[in-house]
Amino acid sequence: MWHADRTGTVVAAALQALGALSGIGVVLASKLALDAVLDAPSASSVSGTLVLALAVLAAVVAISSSVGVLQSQQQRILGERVTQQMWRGVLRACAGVPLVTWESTSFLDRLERVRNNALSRPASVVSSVLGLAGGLVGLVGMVVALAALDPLLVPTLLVVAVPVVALNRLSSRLEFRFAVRTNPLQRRRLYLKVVLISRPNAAEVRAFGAAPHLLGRHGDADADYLADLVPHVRRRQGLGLLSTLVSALGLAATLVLVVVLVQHGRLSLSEAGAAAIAARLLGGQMTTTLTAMSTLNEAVPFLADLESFLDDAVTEESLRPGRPLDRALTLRDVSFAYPDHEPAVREVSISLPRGSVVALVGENGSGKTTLAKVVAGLYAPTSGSVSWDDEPAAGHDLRASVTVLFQDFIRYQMSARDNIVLADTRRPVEEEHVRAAARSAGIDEALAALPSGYDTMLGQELEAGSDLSGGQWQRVALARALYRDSAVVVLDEPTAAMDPRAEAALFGDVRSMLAGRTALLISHRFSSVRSADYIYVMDAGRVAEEGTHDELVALGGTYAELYALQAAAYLD
Ligand SMILES: Nc1ncnc2c1ncn2[C@@H]1O[C@H](COP(=O)(O)OP(=O)(O)OP(=O)(O)O)[C@@H](O)[C@H]1O
Repeated sequence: MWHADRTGTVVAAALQALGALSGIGVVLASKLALDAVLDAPSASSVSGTLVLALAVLAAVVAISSSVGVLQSQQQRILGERVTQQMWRGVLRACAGVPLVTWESTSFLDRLERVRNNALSRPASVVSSVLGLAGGLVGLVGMVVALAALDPLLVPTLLVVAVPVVALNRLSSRLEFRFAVRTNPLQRRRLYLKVVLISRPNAAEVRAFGAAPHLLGRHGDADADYLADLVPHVRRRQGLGLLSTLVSALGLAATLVLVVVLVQHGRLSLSEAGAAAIAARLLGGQMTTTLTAMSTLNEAVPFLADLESFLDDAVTEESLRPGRPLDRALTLRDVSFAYPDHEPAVREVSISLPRGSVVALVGENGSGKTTLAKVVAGLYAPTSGSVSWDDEPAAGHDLRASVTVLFQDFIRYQMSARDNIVLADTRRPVEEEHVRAAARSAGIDEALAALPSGYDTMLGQELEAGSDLSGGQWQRVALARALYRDSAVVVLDEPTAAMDPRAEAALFGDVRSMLAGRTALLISHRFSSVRSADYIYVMDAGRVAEEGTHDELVALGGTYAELYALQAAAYLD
């Protein structure tokens, strides 16, 4: 809170203290007014003291009410600043964690918990911290005022506070356990919501008429959640009622004590009146303090969760400059396993000599994309080594020097230019570089012809922009990959969405498109693959065959079989 907004914190704290102190003012002014009434010689006479006491009373009540109004708005700004700061931390952590962390369900569970709970807490924590500070000031002031009237009045109220605090703590712990327990269910509900409300899914959901089934599953998840929520809420309601009952008993006991003290002549009538008002106000301060404490108690495990999430999400150092490749990028006996899974890549050795186009083929699930992510430094091998010009290459070096075009690339809802330059935001944007990349990817003319040229917003999700076809989006993604001037480029199904003419144009002249870069090409299209300098055939995570197209066809193995199948399909 202090880091997010210092001035705001001071102003909010000052308002809180003012509010609490005005409560004490109310007690003192009430006593003055009662004294003036009780001391008056006759019921009809109005003394100057009474007028003064009433004026002070009106002023402190006015101050206390105005403080409330100012406080709630002030806390909104402070709450927003604190929430923004928390979000910045989470976004940075998410952007910085290694890719493999995203494959772990426990990370996704924690992220969901942080997103759902921890991030909504800071705003309430802000008001609770301030409420607690103000409440404590008021509480101490009120206890002092009561002790001044008669010290016997204090212990009753303080004894009551012990069980009330304990009940609040118990209630808060129940809340954290509930959140941890229902986390997987929350993720399932969110997933189904996203499937049903996101634009890219709208067409397929309609085409299969899947909406009723998906709505049903979402409804089931909702029902499961409610089935857990209702008894949880009942338990918390019970604890809340018990705590209120104990507080009310405390107040009642204090009031009885006031009467007894008056009967024994220890308190005058005006003191008794002031004590009754103080006890009532003290009750209010206790409620404020306890509510603030219970919100804080409730927030503590969530915030600890957030903190450990931020600490554990070791962020990586910023991107380094890429290195040129002089000889080759080589993988030796590389294996990789996703967390809690059998290896997806097993003892693979491949080499990408400088300036070559090397292809990776194989059936679905044979490990091509996983291997490509190892080559790009996105996954660290579980065993084996990756070397760059015969020197061991660390993940961050590979990420700086290898560019990947994924099959499921991102369609950024940004301008056409931003969609391309995002690949390398460190270098100043030069129109010629942008257009050269777009030309190589065969999309320059189409982008230039958009209503505002390269400044045209692509996609329709954020504003009414110009949407592109699947193949055009893929070319924009290819332009992005080419804009980043790295020595090695991995192209994972780069032409999957392109028409035959576009694909032929791209692969007819693939070497001029690559402009000297070394390329690892993943494709199921043998028409594209056959022109590669060298081909690796993967099967169940291993390299099963390797060689040039002609060598592999002559070998008569898996490659020859798959090639013959595809060729036959065209000839039939
Ligand atoms: N995130 C993941 N977590 C666990 N296992 C995964 C994950 N991604 C892929 N796998 C498994 O790893 C294996 C290799 O997958 P990979 O995506 O590398 O195959 P691929 O050859 O690229 O397939 P395709 O041709 O279908 O793109 C598969 O068995 C797959 O089930």
